[in-house]
Amino acid sequence: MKPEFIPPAPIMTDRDRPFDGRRRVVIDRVFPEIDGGRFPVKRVEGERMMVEADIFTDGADTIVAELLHRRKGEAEWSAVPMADLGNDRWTASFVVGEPGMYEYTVRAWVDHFETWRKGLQKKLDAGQDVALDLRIGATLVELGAARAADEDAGTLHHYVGLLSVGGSDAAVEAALGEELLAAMRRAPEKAMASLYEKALQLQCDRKLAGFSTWYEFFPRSWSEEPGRHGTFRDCMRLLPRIALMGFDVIYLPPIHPIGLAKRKGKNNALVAGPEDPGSCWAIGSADGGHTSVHPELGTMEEFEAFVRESEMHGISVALDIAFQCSPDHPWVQEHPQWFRWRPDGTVQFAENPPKRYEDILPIDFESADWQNLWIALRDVFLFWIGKGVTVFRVDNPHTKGFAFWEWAIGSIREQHPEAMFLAEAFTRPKLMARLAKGGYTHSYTYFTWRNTKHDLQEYLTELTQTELREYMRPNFWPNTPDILHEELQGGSREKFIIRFVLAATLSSNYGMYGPAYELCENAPYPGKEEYIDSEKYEIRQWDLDRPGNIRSEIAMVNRIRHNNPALQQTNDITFVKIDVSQGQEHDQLIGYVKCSPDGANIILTVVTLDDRNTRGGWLRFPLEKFGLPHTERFTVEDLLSGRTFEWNGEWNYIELDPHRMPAHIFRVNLPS
Ligand SMILES: O=P(O)(O)O[C@H]1O[C@H](CO)[C@@H](O[C@H]2O[C@H](CO)[C@@H](O)[C@H](O)[C@H]2O)[C@H](O)[C@H]1O
Repeated sequence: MKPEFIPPAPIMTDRDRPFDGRRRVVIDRVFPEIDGGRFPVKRVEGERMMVEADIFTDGADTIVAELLHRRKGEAEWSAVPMADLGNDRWTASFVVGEPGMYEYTVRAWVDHFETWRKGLQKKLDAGQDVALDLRIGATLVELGAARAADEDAGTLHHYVGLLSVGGSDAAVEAALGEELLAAMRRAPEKAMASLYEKALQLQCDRKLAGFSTWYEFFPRSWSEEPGRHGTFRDCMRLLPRIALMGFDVIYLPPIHPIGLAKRKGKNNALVAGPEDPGSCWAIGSADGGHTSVHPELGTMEEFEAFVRESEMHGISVALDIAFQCSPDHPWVQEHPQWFRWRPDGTVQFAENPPKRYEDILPIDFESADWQNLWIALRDVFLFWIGKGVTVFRVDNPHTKGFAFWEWAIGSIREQHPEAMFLAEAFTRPKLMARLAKGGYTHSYTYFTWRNTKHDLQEYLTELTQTELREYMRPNFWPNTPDILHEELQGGSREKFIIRFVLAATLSSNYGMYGPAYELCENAPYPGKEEYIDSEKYEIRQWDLDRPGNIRSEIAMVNRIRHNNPALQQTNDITFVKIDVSQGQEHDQLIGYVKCSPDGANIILTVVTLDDRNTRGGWLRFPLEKFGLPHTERFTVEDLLSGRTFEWNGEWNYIELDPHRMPAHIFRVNLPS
């Protein structure tokens, strides 16, 4: 079988039907629609999908519009009546079902009966003669009877008789009665309905895609005997601890055999010592490639047992899939055509400029054998899905073909709509966006580098208030094994809590490189944004109970996230005004309100960006957002300290001492 890349085609549209000039309704500016319908919007199961469109016709005829939706592949549409918002803008919504692909579009038509009925009422109000109008109405009802089901057909024929008589009071009463209207609505005249010119697509992901809490660690470091390589069995003992802290995804860096050729040593040294385990991203050795496990971690059966044990703790295991090869990878011998050979018989090592990955060979996505290559790569995911893994973090996807990802993710999700893919693409915005459009469930972001109040507000506004919100799900990470941001280099415990609280409350999906973050590891490799003595190149021993750890703070905030639906979504966020004094914006205190979709849960988070000094300011709570007067009295309960405050009107004083707790997470109790 060869992969054939067929871009998704519109299925049922006015473009595909013979032109009929009697279809008079115009359907325009349907929202959401990504790139003219080329890419799907994303929602999670159980989420409400709102759709809007401009819908109008010439003249003043009455229009009926409906939103159509169905699971991809189904023959029948479900229809939801659309409501007129005014100014010819219409809306409707539906709740998305199980994970998979869906389609939606809009249909609308002129309702001649309702147009006639309204006209009749107006003429009666103006005292005009309506005898002829009633006979016209009889004709419309007769047409309705021909369309109607048996039971309604009888009723409608009865009305035809009443209306045909002309201008009696009984005929007028019958014409305007609810029974006739209801029966006519059950027999709509859709023959000349306009269909929006495209069937748009919706990718529905499992609930975990909307709200998830990730913990990354290197299995190599978890043996109980110093110096011995950690195994999957060793890692089992971490599970209760990680679950208790409130994480539901464990992300493991690559678990495959590690090459010997060009193996890296401690601190990214180009030559490894005899005991150095090498970078786990240097995939492949005589022990196998992307579908094998590194023998020092254990057997495949032990890995599967680890996945099962994790599930028992409510945790999904995410695997790192990095499409690159150590020179020792079996594919280098078996499929040399998948690599770009230079005249001297070598392959240029991989790079993500300015980073150099001297121990790996990139795969050539322009290989003449690209179809077999695509299948082999796609099958790596399918292999691990067969082992119980459905969540993947994909390494540097922006250095592989976009068409490949769209095809591979689409093809995997056809069989496994529960599969999730996190794009590790710290790259240019348009490339990140394109990966998300192509099916990636989650995207790493620039959060790590957004540190000031202004930058955070601007970035969140871009992610949540532009079209990006429709297809790109941010996943916020304050650190990764590759990134110890300069804010955290030598950073205080308070600073670590600040960045963590921001990640966990700004985004419903967040993660951390766990052991290093819990322990506030802050020592960089000199002159780099990297950790010194990184686990990427060596086995570490972690004492997770070390004084100064922030485990209890992490557990508390995760518990708050778990108990408050407002924090389980990202896009409904409103930044609040905080002033030092009247009219002077505070640059160290940042605050934002989030609401649950049903509006019942309101969370106001306030974080100080100053990890040293106590900061106070006047916060304006946006009561108008909730339809309340600016003088309203209400209470806020700080879920971190347990204290409740009475607030009197929209402006209230707040103060944060970072040494006690650099944040408030208030549950806001407004009068109903
Ligand atoms: O390029 P990124 O900064 O996005 O980092 C990701 O990909 C890197 C290449 O896979 C990976 O780098 C690590 O593995 C390399 C291959 O073994 C090695 O040469 C690098 O020194 C090492 O940092 C990085 O960890 C990953 O997150």
